[in-house]
Amino acid sequence: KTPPDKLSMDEFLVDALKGSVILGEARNLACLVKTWKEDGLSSKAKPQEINENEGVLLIEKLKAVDYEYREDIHWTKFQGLLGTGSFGEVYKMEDKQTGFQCAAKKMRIEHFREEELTTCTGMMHENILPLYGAVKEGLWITIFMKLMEGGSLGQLLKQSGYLPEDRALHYLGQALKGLEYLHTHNVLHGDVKADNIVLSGDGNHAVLCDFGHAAHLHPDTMGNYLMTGDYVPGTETHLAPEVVMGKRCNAKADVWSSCCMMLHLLNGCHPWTRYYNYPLCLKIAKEPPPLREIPTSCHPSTAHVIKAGLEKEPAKRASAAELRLKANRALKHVGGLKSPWRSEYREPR
Ligand SMILES: CN1C=C[C@@](O)(C#Cc2ccnc(-n3nc(C(N)=O)c4cc(F)ccc43)c2)C1=O
Repeated sequence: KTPPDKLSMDEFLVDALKGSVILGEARNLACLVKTWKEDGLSSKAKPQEINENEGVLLIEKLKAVDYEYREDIHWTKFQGLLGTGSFGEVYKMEDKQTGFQCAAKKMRIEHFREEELTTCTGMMHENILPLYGAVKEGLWITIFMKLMEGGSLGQLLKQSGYLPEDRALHYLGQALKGLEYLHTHNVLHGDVKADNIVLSGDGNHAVLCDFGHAAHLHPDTMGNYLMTGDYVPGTETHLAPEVVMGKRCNAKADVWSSCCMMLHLLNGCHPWTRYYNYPLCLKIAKEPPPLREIPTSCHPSTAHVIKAGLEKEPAKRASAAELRLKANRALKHVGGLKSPWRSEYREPR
């Protein structure tokens, strides 16, 4: 055990945090989560850790009591799932002391990737889901986040069949704003899709969520990231060609996925699936981009957005910032956001 005077500040903080739940800052949480994977692997050996409770809460409305924050004692889940994220279930929860309600994603420690938290701690943007904290209780990790009453875009799509062009462009533009922010901070989201966009109560404000596939991009290697090690690929129909070919990839992989999501919003079905059977990886690598899936009814500017985001060559593909400008221009060309957010069901195309 390193003597305290030899620890770095972060290691010192983690040493102090172990075994407690405190109200703290994003960087405290980022340090602590790095120890959870090791605990997950080794805790089978140490039964006393089975009931250990530690973590960092980032807002005052979530109140630890005597350095503990335990399910059913200090907070409680509402019945029924809000949704399922990568390797976890998402519930509405309530703090028993303050009555504050938010969303909570609960998962086994074996499925926890530290990047889910290290990539979103400290992220503050109107199109990124705010993180409220995370605690470990035995072999379970619970991540707290802002509750979005409008549910997910994936759920809206299931209820609507497919979305009108103006609404699809509106959500694509907001997702691209969130991606632009993440990419500026050298973070790859890794699983951009309708299920990972959640909506405000009026359906007009969309935020990106689920950092379970996220990765830190290292600017020195031109931000190119090798999807290896514990990387878990995102949704197959939305994977970029460079990802399915196991090449080094960068933020442009999220841009490709955002346009696969756009096709899903406009058609009501995932790209590739109407023309090919699984596994799709070989088709995504070999075939031209799925531009034939752009509805013929779309405005030329909308088709231009999707073409710019579905360039197979990452270097030729538009960046999130460039594509956002194109999406906003296309939204103007189709007359702006006019369609209501919930409307009669449209049979998928
Ligand atoms: C900041 N942060 C922390 C954890 C995180 O990686 C996640 C997630 C995730 C995954 C899938 N689904 C939802 N999800 N969240 C809500 C909500 N907040 O209200 C929600 C509501 C639904 F109706 C369906 C799924 C939902 C949230 C992340 O991004």
